[in-house]
Amino acid sequence: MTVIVEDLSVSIAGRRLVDGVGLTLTSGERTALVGASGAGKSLACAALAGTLPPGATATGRLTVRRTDRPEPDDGVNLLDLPAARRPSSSRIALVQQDPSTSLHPLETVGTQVAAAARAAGASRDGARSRALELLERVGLDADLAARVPARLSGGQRQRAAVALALACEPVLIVADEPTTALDVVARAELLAVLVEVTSPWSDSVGGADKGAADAPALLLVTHDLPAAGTCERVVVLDEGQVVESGDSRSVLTRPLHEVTRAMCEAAREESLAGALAAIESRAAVDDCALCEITQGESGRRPGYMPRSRVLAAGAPSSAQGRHGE
Ligand SMILES: Nc1ncnc2c1ncn2[C@@H]1O[C@H](COP(=O)(O)OP(=O)(O)OP(=O)(O)O)[C@@H](O)[C@H]1O
Repeated sequence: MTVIVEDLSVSIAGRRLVDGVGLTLTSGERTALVGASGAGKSLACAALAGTLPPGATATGRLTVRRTDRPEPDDGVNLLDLPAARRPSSSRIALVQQDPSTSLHPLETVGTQVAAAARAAGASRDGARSRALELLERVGLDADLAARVPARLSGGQRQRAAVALALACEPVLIVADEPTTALDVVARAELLAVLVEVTSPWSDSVGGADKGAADAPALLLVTHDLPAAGTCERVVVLDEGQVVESGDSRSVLTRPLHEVTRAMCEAAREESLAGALAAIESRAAVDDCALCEITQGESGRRPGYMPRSRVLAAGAPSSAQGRHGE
């Protein structure tokens, strides 16, 4: 299953803010969309998810192609349809920076995920067990499923938003800066969850009868280059246009375009500044665990590894603790 974006442009008030973007997003593969602030990443995401603001118009083509089990709606240009009118076989789920945009504040997350599973076709009982299965999959047990979002930590809320996205059985998850508001450990946990649920060896993302090929594709929008490194591919956007793309290892280690080079340089400087700050404050810190996102060797599952007693930029100090504790 492949989601194909061709010549995507978004204009507002006569200004072309996304300009001729092309992407090929394949089931079970992850693509990072990076670029400076204002490059057009969020507008591109909103166009893909069918949630553009009033006054914005999108042109180009957004289609789903399945070679194994074609659906009657394959080939329909989804850009012409807002999210609510898109065919159920071609849903694109959006996970945003602020999970409160997708989670209802007064309902338990279990109820909300079950409602999404029900809307995707599950029976009442099936939806309830599907919700628990999905929430467990993102690391939230039955006790947490019975809580309203305000009684979860930021990282747990964001993982609930991922479970909600999965419940609608999407072909593509678009995650727009999902880790920005999280501490370093919650960020690592969320990235590991996103990697797991979009890996081709994921079991039954779309239900017990579906196979590995049905893992959704992931488009991860991020400023965070280590997070981009959890994806197989990186696409760099500048002033609405794709200026560089390729496998993440080569784009991030041998950037060609000046924008990519500047981002890589800034990330290096950030790490250095963080490391220097860490050295200065080390005396005040007795213990701190940091998780490092790792990309698996070919054929191996990517994930995150705990690196105990390491302090780096943004790592929580023992005095602060981490979110949810
Ligand atoms: N509703 C809107 N009305 C007018 N202009 C908009 C609107 N939304 C975004 N823009 C403009 O479109 C351009 C791209 O915005 P967008 O939010 O897509 O950037 P971005 O790459 O996601 O930035 P950031 O990383 O800061 O979120 C910016 O110049 C922004 O000011």
